[in-house]
Amino acid sequence: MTVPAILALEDGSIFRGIAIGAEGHSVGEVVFNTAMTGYQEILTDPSYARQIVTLTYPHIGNTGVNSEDEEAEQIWSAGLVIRDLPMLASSFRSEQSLSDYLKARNIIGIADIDTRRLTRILRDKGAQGGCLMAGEIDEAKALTMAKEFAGLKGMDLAKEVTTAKSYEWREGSWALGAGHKTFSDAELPYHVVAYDFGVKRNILRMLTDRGCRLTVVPAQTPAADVLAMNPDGVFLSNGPGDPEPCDYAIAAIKEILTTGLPVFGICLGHQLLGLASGAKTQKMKFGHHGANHPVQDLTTKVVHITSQNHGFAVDESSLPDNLVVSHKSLFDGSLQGIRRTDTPAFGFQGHPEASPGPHDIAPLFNQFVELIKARR
Ligand SMILES: NC(=O)CC[C@H](N)C(=O)O
Repeated sequence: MTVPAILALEDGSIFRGIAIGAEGHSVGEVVFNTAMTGYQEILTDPSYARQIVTLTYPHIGNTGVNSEDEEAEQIWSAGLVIRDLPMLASSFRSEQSLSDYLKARNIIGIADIDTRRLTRILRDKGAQGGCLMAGEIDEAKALTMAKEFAGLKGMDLAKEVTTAKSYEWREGSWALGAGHKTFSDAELPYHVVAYDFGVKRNILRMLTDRGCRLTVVPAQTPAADVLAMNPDGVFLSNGPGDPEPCDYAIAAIKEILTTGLPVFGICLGHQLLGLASGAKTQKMKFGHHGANHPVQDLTTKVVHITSQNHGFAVDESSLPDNLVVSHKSLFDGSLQGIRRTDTPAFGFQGHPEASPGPHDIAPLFNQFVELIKARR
């Protein structure tokens, strides 16, 4: 028996399909992601908090889900929109079907809608407020809720998704069939404090693989507490929402930058580094969400295939003299990387941990470690 579901948009559109997850309703900003797979990483990426994600690739769920690919402890995305859920999930790593996974975690999903039409709306009109409803349907109510969604501009979500308490992280990447490797402190020469604004686990693993002993701290940790830990470097994580209202983080980063400690920011962390350096950020029309975005390193001219997930960006015209552009998107020329000229700090807008290239842009993590070594 199929359960009905709808997606209502603030522009008045209604898409009718079937429920593939929980029943109820959910409101958020509707965005499209063009990745062919990686749906489990997308769903659990805290940067997708308050966002309903539609995947443009038509068959989603083919490989089921497993306990190794979670980027966080829970699903943060506000819902999933797909064209077609295959009847069979098949992979040697599959532990559960996508549909059972969504139901078990009380996340609403919809399938059997025209995701091409939806994507054209999002591309032409920009990301839309939306409401997913499954089970008992009230279209008028769904439309009202979609229209009433305030939008992500001005919304500080980092403090909502961050860890409540600091913790230590020693887990590296996984080796096929061997699980994740746990390192001993003796194997990890550099102490890095990682600000958790909504951090993805694979970022922590890739830093650990490169010799970083991590202390992950809550988003609102003051700079003084971080500096008291005497770290060799500070990492600023990705995260959801608008970077601009995160004034506590901007103030802390500003203070940390004055010490000359190596600082590396990814996505929201990159945007916060920009703000702390005096640049401005802006909301994009529909953002970048996908796994095949070409980004050029302006120094080497090398083009990297990158994973992207952002709806805000650092405004290039606002960069102060001590901040230079290091990377640019070859899709739309937008700013993708910044580097401070007066202190060892840099940021990258894409997601080097998401491995679409698959390892194209991973050397950014090495670059951070090189800065740590140089300072020592
Ligand atoms: N992945 C991220 O860190 C996203 C950053 C920010 N929330 C944006 O949408 O631009």
